Amino acid sequence: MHAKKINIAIDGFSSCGKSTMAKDLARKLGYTYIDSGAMYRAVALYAIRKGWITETTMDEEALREHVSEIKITFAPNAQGSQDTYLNGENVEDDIRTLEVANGASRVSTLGFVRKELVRQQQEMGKEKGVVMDGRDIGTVVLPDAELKLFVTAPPEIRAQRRFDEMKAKGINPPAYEDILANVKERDLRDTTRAESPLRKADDAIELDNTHVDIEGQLQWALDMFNRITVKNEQN
Ligand SMILES: Nc1ncnc2c1ncn2[C@@H]1O[C@H](COP(=O)(O)OP(=O)(O)O)[C@@H](O)[C@H]1O
Ligand SMILES: Nc1ccn([C@@H]2O[C@H](COP(=O)(O)OP(=O)(O)O)[C@@H](O)[C@H]2O)c(=O)n1
Repeated sequence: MHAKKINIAIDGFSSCGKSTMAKDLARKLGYTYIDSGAMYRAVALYAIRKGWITETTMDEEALREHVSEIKITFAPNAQGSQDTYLNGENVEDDIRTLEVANGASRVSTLGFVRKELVRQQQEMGKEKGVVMDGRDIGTVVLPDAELKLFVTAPPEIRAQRRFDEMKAKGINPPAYEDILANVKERDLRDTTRAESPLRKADDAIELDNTHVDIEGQLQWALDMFNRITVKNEQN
């Protein structure tokens, strides 16, 4: 086991497999996994429940006034991964709907929401030994992360994976076309927004996992980790 712990940033497009890679890598290395997307989803869920977000409106001022009341935590679950908690309530299932995903994509364009969540994420990364996935981890949240990975695949592949995931969970999935539209809409908003747009960090290593399975992408990530830690130990 490598002595000195590092931080690992994994960014990428919606539903490309970055959380799966991050969770598997964290488990293999004995690192802490942080799902930054779940934090934006939890903020969106809070706002939706308050009626501050509807299909067409978003009450930014109400959200700005109350964002500091939103406490997001993670805790291990019986499946060996972790659940997301919003002010102490387990909201892991509630935050995985398309409505919340859309809400997250909208609230994530607000500077004051990003500022608050990035502050919490940076706090979580301070002690190192973290694998964090999202959109701006390698560029904004953990710019000094020793290892930065960037995962991508065509939107059709990613939508199919999300569709299959919902079916496997026993959730009656939305139509594939609706998931594809949601993926494309969020990718467009994520890459064109003014605040911390989704982009590959200059020092990130990219993987197109269209034809790489879950085991193969974990092996790739471990190879990248071993390469960087051997190099660091030689310095
Ligand atoms: N390399 C892969 N090949 C095929 N399916 C994958 C791969 N990585 C993840 N998946 C599956 O795709 C779905 C979305 O993965 P997830 O890790 O949640 O993506 P993201 O975190 O990027 O939104 C999950 O059902 C997951 O099991
Ligand atoms: N670090 C992050 C993570 C997510 N997000 C936003 O939050 C939304 C949900 O993130 P997610 O990672 O849970 O989404 P998926 O990739 O799982 O579909 C994304 O569509 C982004 O708009 C962000 O802006 N910054």
